[in-house]
Amino acid sequence: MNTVIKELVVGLWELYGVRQIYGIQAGYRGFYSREPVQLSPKMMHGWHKRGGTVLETSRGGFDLNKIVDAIQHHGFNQESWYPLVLELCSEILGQVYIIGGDGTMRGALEIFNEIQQRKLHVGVVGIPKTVDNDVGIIDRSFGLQTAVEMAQQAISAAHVEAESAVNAIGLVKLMGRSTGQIAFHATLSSRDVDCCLIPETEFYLEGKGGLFEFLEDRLKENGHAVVVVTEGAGQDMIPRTDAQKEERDESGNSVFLDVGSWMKSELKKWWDRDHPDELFTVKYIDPTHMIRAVPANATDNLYCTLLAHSSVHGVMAGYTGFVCGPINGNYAYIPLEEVAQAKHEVNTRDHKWTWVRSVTNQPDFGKS
Ligand SMILES: Nc1ncnc2c1ncn2[C@@H]1O[C@H](COP(=O)(O)OP(=O)(O)OP(=O)(O)O)[C@@H](O)[C@H]1O
Ligand SMILES: O=P(O)(O)OC[C@H]1O[C@](O)(CO)[C@@H](O)[C@@H]1O
Repeated sequence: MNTVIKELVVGLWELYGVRQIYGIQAGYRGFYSREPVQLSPKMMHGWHKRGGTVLETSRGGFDLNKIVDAIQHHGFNQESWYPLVLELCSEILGQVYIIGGDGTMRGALEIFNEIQQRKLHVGVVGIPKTVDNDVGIIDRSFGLQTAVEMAQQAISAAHVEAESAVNAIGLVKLMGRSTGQIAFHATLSSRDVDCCLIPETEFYLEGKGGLFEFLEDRLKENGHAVVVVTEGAGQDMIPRTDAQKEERDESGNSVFLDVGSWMKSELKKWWDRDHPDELFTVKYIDPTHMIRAVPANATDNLYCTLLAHSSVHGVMAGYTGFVCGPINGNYAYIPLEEVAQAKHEVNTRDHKWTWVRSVTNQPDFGKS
């Protein structure tokens, strides 16, 4: 995220002579609850080597009228700030670059439509960012590769721990609310995983073809096993109160229960029931936020730079209401409306998911 912001500023400053560039802090609420922060390449030195987001972020706080009023009030559509840009794109005088996941893109679409409704001279650009890689149409979101690299470290640690104990299961929970992209890629690349559980595939624990039967065989054969579970997987199997069913985060997303802790408990109950006198242990690793908090790796940093500069060139060329991203490796300007509606999930019926099942030999849990 920091690399994208830095490169947006560098591109605007160095390539187009723009000098009035501001950062909005704390997510959408920052438009109306915080003063914008003036940005320049000099003050952003080293941002691309920092994890998280220096401008802070938050969930919720989306008030369309307050946000667009702020854009008008702060003069993001004023003509006086862009003397050089005036000659380049007389139609689009102000610019708003909105960086975030699928929810952010839906918000960006609402902002774009309101700006069009008010006939403001403001270009709106969406830049997809989420480790979950759940933004549709584009090949991938930046951050995914970095998250997969970190996830591999957790999986490797789980494998070492499981190998080092008697009848041990290494259990790793990874990020991914609606899609198991991180777990999917980390499973294929780490090669230490015996079972990868993602939101896109149902699974069951007991009985023939279930997880327990599979793990029983693995423990007999190898003495250890590694299970990777995505935070959004198995949510419908975890008992919850009526209040928990209704709980939402500030953005309105349902709040998940901890599938990792639940699975650890279920594994222990299973073994105590079926093997009461045998040693057994579950080594549970939850690197959830760690895989998101690290600085972008080289691949993602390069991607961020290209995304940021392509976005600047697009809006300077007069485009608005678009998302910049690669489609089959070619950078494209995609209508915000298309991206805001599209989801990117693991297709469990295609060849790539078959690779996972061939690498792990895990059960198909009754779904091919
Ligand atoms: N349909 C929508 N219309 C307007 N604003 C939205 C919509 N959905 C989400 N938002 C706003 O977009 C912001 C980000 O949404 P959310 O918290 O769901 O994260 P996200 O962008 O999906 O990223 P992540 O992948 O990290 O969850 C929040 O401020 C939320 O209020
Ligand atoms: O720290 P927060 O705001 O709860 O975000 C966690 C969520 O954000 C994501 O990392 C997506 O960015 C999800 O995978 C995860 O559930």
